[in-house]
Amino acid sequence: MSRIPKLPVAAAKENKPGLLNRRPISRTLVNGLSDAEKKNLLLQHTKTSDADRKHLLQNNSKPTVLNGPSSSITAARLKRTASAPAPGTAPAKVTKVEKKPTVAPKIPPYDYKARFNDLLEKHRVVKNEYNDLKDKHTEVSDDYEKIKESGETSARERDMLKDKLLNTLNDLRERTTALESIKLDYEIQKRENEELVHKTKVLAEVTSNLNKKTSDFDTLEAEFKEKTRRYNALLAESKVLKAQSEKLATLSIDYDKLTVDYEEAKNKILKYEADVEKLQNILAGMYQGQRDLRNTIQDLKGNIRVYCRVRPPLDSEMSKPLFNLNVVDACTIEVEKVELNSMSQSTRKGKSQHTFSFDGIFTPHSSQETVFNEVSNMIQSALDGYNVCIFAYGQTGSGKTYTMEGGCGSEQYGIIPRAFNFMFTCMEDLKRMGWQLSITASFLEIYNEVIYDLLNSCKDQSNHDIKMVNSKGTDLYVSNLKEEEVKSSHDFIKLMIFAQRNRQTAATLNNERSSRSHSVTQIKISAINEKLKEKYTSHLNLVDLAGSESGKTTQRMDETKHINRSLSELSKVILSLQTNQSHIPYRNSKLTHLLMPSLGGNSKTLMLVNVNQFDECFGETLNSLRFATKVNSCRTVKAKKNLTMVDT
Ligand SMILES: Nc1ncnc2c1ncn2[C@@H]1O[C@H](COP(=O)(O)OP(=O)(O)OP(=O)(O)O)[C@@H](O)[C@H]1O
Repeated sequence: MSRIPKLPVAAAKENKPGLLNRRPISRTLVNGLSDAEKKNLLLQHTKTSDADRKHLLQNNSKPTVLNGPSSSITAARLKRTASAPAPGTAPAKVTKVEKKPTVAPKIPPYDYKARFNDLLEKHRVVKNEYNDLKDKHTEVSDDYEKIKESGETSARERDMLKDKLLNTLNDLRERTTALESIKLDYEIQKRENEELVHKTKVLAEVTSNLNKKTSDFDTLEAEFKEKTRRYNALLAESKVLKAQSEKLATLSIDYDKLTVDYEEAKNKILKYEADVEKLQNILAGMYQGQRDLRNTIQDLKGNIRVYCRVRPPLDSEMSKPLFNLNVVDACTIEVEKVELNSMSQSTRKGKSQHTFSFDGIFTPHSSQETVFNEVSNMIQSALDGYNVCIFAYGQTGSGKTYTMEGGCGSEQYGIIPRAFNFMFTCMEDLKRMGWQLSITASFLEIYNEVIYDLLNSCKDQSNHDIKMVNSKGTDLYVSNLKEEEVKSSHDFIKLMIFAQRNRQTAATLNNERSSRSHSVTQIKISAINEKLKEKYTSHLNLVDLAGSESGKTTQRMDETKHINRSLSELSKVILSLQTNQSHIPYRNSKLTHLLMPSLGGNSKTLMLVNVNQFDECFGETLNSLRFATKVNSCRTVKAKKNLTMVDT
């Protein structure tokens, strides 16, 4: 009988891993492994189990006794099974035994010899098989030794691996513990972080609330300050009030007395007011009467009034010889010139003496105020609703412009600016009587029979024509002429200066033009009285005529022609009016046409003839005085007021 190694038992004795000796892998140990490590360990365990199982099968299935050919077949089969390589191990070296099936002839029982031979043969076969098996056993033993050796190596490696695994597991456990600790720390920190975030949010809310409250506090503080200020002010006021109330208490006694006095005074005032109204009505009646009286006197005096004004020599003219001029009385003037012999200047040739009578004489000493006082009745008439024309006539340099416009300073003011001061003063009285007045002014110049608007600085002014306001032809206007409303004397002075400048500019362009043109200041007065239901419009023309002397140069001749023509037409108109002609030639010159409403029957005219006393001007002075006498002799029909009733 061959010795069959019992590997599992030996392995068990040696405490080597095997089927019987295998301990289950520690659950705790496995739990510490990753999934991949667990899978690998299980595979290894399974493989080892399979190898053990085969080993056991190989050892336990081997028959201990072999009987006959069936036993040898079984042994051969076992041998084949044993020699088959275990999965995962190197295949064992297998010796193939070729066996031919033999059919043994049946030996009779009596044939002992044959039977002995057969047994011998069988013995030989078995012996051979035994030898084979013995060889095989040796081989298997060798293999076993080798396998045992490799098993031991494997066991050592496994132990090492086990140790390693244990170490790894320990390490893993430590790391897991550390990880758990880290996780715990992380959780704590996470929780702390969340708390921190929450606290930050809360802090932001608190900060926002704090800001709002700070702002509210600021507002409240400002309000508090303001209220404190007001309180202090009120406190001060209350102190004052307290003092005043104390005074008031004293005063209230006086007040009671005063109330009685007041009632008495009130009754008196009411009485006075009634008296004032009565007086105002009387005054209005008197004003009306005075107005009527004034105009009646003027009518009686005549509606063409002529005054003569003698200009004093200027400082620069003191050396000039003068003719004799005697003011006989307030209305008479006497001019006298001694004619000297041309051969001998010391002998007298003859005497030229002339006496002229006018409505008034203004001597060289008469002031601007004196002149205006005499003229102011005419301005008053214009305010009363009459058409009025005041013109200054005389040779160049005789003082026409000075009389009409005046010089610098209010004392030197001439008729035109004074007329405005006067009108605005009278307007106050008229307002009290219920009259509302509006005044417009325009300034024009007639030069060489062309009309120029002095309120318009434009050079081309050929578009001004004299036109009729209505079909009756009693009222005229100049087309495209600028009219400015005047609300005060100051307004008017500004306008007048503007017009004077425009006239001077034209005069500079055309030498001495101002002396050779007629300057007309047109004033329109519109008045309405709602109480009396009356209204009127009147015109006041203030004219500074061109110098009346004859010209000496060609240009002057041309101008003189126009001037003489217009002045002669003026003279003709006045003469026609004097002789009550049916046709008055107003339209023959721009000047007479323009002055038609002021010269005609329904108007008042005042002429100021200005003269020089210079010897050299004697002839021109005589001409002027003769012309003025002619005008003075005119007696126009009674002037009529332009009064109409207000449409209700
Ligand atoms: N009554 C007067 N008192 C003082 N100075 C006067 C008087 N009249 C005129 N003059 C002065 O005499 C000068 C000539 O007067 P003004 O220019 O008024 O004459 P005019 O007749 O208007 O001349 P022109 O026809 O050239 O306009 C001016 O310097 C003016 O100031």
